[in-house]
Amino acid sequence: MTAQLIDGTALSKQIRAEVAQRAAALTARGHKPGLAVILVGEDPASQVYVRNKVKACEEHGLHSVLEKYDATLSEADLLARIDALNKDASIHGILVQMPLPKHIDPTKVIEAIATTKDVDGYSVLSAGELVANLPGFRPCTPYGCMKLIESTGVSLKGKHAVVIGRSNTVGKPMALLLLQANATVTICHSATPDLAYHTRQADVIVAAVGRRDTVTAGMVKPGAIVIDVGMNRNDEGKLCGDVDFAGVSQVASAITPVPGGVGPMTITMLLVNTIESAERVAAK
Ligand SMILES: Nc1nc(=O)c2c([nH]1)NC[C@@H]1CN(c3ccc(C(=O)N[C@@H](CCC(=O)O)C(=O)O)cc3)C=[N+]21
Repeated sequence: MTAQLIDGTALSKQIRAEVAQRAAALTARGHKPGLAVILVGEDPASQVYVRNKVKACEEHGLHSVLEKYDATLSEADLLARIDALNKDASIHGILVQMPLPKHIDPTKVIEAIATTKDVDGYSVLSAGELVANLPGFRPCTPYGCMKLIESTGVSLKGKHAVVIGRSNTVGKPMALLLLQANATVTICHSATPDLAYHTRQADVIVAAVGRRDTVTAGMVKPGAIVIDVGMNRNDEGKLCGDVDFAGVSQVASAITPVPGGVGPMTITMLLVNTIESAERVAAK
């Protein structure tokens, strides 16, 4: 391995120490930051993620509420719970874990969350704020990816960034954040005929596809920075990203691992957004 490892766990630790300080300062002023996490159904992966989110709150001085509901919960009942949390002054952030059961419309649910508490940054208004360069909550995964890139000390100004994937939660907001940082941005996706043609020109690659070995060594320009958002299982059932880590780390200058890269940063930026939300309330 020749590439520098971009350690998301270590960077998370640094940022979370600042989060804890800001949480303590808010609490001393009578504004203890609070996050509500709602989980509907028994998806095992979702159970792990929400538990990690609640644990991260507890460890850093944030108040957290975990509400778990049976998969049969009606859409109307979920919307009523969100309405109550919107009015609850002890709650500064509301996260409804995705995916939701089929009978619940995720758009309706996301749009029911007060914009001031949309710490996932998933709402149409938050997306618009990002497009318009207005202050607002940035989606946690791309926001975390930006922090990981920043941690390398390399400026994005004038660099060519290639984002693979165009989801509303990762690919699209990622491209906008890179653009805001003055990169030249290309978005590739499932209908891109020659992915390697694009990635070979990239100074920065962000892979957010959900398919392992999407990015291999021959697709990477020597010295590129590679950020791996993928969460897949290999043949041995082990967690792996979208990037062939062993191969690409021989070519790249810096690379994030899976696990221990983007994942921990997603949770860290959720804490940051929740603190930010509480600070806005405290400043009123
Ligand atoms: N409303 C909503 N907001 C989300 O932010 C959201 C969501 N729904 N649904 C699912 C995805 C996925 N997600 C992850 C967060 C942390 C890790 C994470 O910490 N991963 C660890 C490994 C964990 C493990 O071992 O399984 C790591 O990469 O090191 C992974 C995935 C948030 N999501």
